[in-house]
Amino acid sequence: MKKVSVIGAGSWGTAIAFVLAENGHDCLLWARRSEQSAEINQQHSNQSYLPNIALPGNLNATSDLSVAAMHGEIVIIAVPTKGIRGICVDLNKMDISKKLIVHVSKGIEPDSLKRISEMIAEELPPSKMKAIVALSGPSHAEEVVQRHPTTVTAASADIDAAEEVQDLFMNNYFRVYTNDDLVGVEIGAALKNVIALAAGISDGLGYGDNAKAALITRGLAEISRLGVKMGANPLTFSGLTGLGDLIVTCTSVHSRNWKAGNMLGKGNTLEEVVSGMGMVIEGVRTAKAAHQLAALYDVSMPLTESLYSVLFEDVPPKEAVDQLMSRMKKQEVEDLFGYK
Ligand SMILES: NC(=O)C1=CN([C@@H]2O[C@H](COP(=O)(O)OP(=O)(O)OC[C@H]3O[C@@H](n4cnc5c(N)ncnc54)[C@H](OP(=O)(O)O)[C@@H]3O)[C@@H](O)[C@H]2O)C=CC1
Ligand SMILES: O=C(CO)COP(=O)(O)O
Repeated sequence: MKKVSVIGAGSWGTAIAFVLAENGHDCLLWARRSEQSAEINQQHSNQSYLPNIALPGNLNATSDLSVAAMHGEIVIIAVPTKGIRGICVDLNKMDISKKLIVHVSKGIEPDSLKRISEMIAEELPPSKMKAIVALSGPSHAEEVVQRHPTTVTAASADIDAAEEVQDLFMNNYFRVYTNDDLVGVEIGAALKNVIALAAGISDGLGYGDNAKAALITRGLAEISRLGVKMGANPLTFSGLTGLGDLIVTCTSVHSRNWKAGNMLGKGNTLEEVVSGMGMVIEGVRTAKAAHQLAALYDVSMPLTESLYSVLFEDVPPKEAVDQLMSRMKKQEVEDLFGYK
């Protein structure tokens, strides 16, 4: 039994804490609103994020970040990408040392173009943390709390730390693999959200399975193209955190990024979509970062660029699709492995 803190009581933080508590760990969940921590402690529920789900009786919550930070030998950060730095700045003010930091977020910071683990490493000195692990893969909170079989990957440059996280979570419905390719895992996780927005738009426009399959496969091609230039292992992109997460997020009724894209495809404005969702749509902010990364690394990312033009340059979705389909002809398979 380990002492674990989960920072962030949205859909995913709560689902992660659910698994840990069911595994018998002493898990403390931090919610930034005290009424939410009270609901978790007294009613064993989190109706705003996971309605009608009974949380384990041994799962406790607090709205005091310092109490949460001190509690766990392992601290899991589960807030949207835009909240990562703020949480780390606050954690750094606390009297903690050598915690194993795990993050479960999926995004890239615009302008700085930092991955999540890079942001954490910039804000938390080595005295406060012993290693960083990213836990990622095709995993909707709504299915995890129904104990539906789910597979994810614990990624870290420190493979012992990744294995510690693997052991923490493994049970008969939550299976964890390890990978030492932190760059590939974090890039796949972040950029699948951009493609999910495009998949939602495609469905919203009334296009079918052919278009969806094209978005997933050509999306994977451009994510891999960028990731490899950034130093990732190309094989990571055919794994759970690449292809696996693309499939789940582009096809699931639970996907927030897909839902947001679907509303855009049906004619809603970005403002309407963002204000109506009530949960984070990571792909919108990451689309900006991906657009900047494509320029920085001089990588062709036509789907990402097309989505960017719809989100931020007022290009109508139908026109963006027409532009994509009429690009110059090209060969399908690329040499990412150095074969030729
Ligand atoms: N939902 C899922 O199935 C999965 C999500 N993820 C990733 O996990 C991360 C979190 O997503 P998810 O839980 O779904 O998001 P939600 O929108 O469901 O919840 C976000 C949580 O973070 C809190 N929060 C929001 N902004 C900040 C901030 N600036 N500082 C501190 N806390 C903040 C919210 O508090 P409040 O309620 O007070 O607003 C809420 O508790 C995302 O990166 C997402 O991509 C990964 C895998 C699966
Ligand atoms: O990353 C996720 C599932 O793996 C959750 O994001 P979406 O809700 O956009 O699919």
